[in-house]
Amino acid sequence: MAASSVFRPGLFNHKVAIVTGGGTGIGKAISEELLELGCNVVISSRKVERLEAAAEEMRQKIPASSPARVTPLQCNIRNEDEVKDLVSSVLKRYGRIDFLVNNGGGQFSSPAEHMSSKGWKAVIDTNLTGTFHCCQQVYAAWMKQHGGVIVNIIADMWKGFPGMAHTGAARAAVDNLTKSLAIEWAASGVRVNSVAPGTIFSKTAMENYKDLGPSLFKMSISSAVCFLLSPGASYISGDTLRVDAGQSLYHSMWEIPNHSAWPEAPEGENQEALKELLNPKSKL
Ligand SMILES: CCCCC/C=C/C(=O)SCCNC(=O)CCNC(=O)[C@H](O)C(C)(C)COP(=O)(O)OP(=O)(O)OC[C@H]1O[C@@H](n2cnc3c(N)ncnc32)[C@H](O)[C@@H]1OP(=O)(O)O
Ligand SMILES: NC(=O)C1=CN([C@@H]2O[C@H](COP(=O)(O)OP(=O)(O)OC[C@H]3O[C@@H](n4cnc5c(N)ncnc54)[C@H](OP(=O)(O)O)[C@@H]3O)[C@@H](O)[C@H]2O)C=CC1
Repeated sequence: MAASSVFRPGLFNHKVAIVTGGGTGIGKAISEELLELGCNVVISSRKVERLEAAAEEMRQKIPASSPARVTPLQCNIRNEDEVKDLVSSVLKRYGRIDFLVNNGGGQFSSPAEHMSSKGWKAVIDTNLTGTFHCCQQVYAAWMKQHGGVIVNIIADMWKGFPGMAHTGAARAAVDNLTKSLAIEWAASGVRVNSVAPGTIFSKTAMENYKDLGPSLFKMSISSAVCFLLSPGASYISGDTLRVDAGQSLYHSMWEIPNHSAWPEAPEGENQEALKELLNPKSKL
């Protein structure tokens, strides 16, 4: 495995992680970095063939001297029974669950006025309820007695998420869930944090970093996740780390178009002043 992690090799030797959505994109980058650090990783999602192919690709990169193993297990996080089965399979196979990374998720873009109730529910079920199922089952079956670390991947929804209102609402809810669980489960030695990535692909990133662009940004997220899972973050819980190069502070994809749907100004001198401001010629 090419050494790309900034962390000490062997940092997570003999630990066990579940990474939902671990076979593609950001989840795959997280899984690969965990494996590089010696962790046993269970990658899980709905499409089993794609998961198995990803696991095989990851196996090829694990050096023979490493204790790390990767296991693909199918699970739809929207289904509570499937999540229960996933957790019990992991415990049967590895005997422990140190880390849970809730990365599985997704949405479609649509103006809120056109979202069907079914579409809204599909996105809330995936991103909010799915994350809750995984946290709850892992806690009940292992972390309540033995402690552990949970990281939830959310999104840059701090200014709302126009065009994807369902996912904005679900991710904001996970940000809040992170705080509640961090407090409820602190006495069990469980830390819960979130990572909010900015947009991973961008034209500028591609221009600046050529072929490295997308993978570089995925790696920066996986390193942030590994940090939160590590003893270096042992005093951090209930927090959300933005990994977005400041994007959430300055960037907005949406503007409100010019319109005249303002509320009427109250009668009096302010209304006169407003009229003049909007139409300076009116006084002439
Ligand atoms: C602008 C940049 C910011 C980027 C920030 C975030 C980036 C990312 O998250 S990256 C990518 C993550 N991947 C995805 O989001 C793609 C996966 N998306 C999905 O799988 C679906 O959108 C899903 C989350 C709704 C899950 O779908 P599934 O469980 O497979 O359910 P269905 O496909 O049966 O759909 C149920 C229901 O949802 C509505 N719907 C689904 N897709 C669309 C669509 N493209 N447009 C409008 N509505 C959609 C629809 O009502 C579906 O029901 P039916 O009409 O009966 O099919
Ligand atoms: N890329 C970006 O710019 C950003 C991404 N994010 C979030 O980061 C996470 C990873 O995104 P990214 O890697 O880019 O996208 P991907 O589409 O590659 O990853 C989404 C993963 O989630 C899995 N998944 C989706 N629904 C379910 C489900 N019901 N049960 C189990 N697994 C599921 C998918 O696998 P399968 O289809 O096999 O189930 C897939 O592996 C997502 O939550 C995404 O919304 C947030 C902000 C920005």
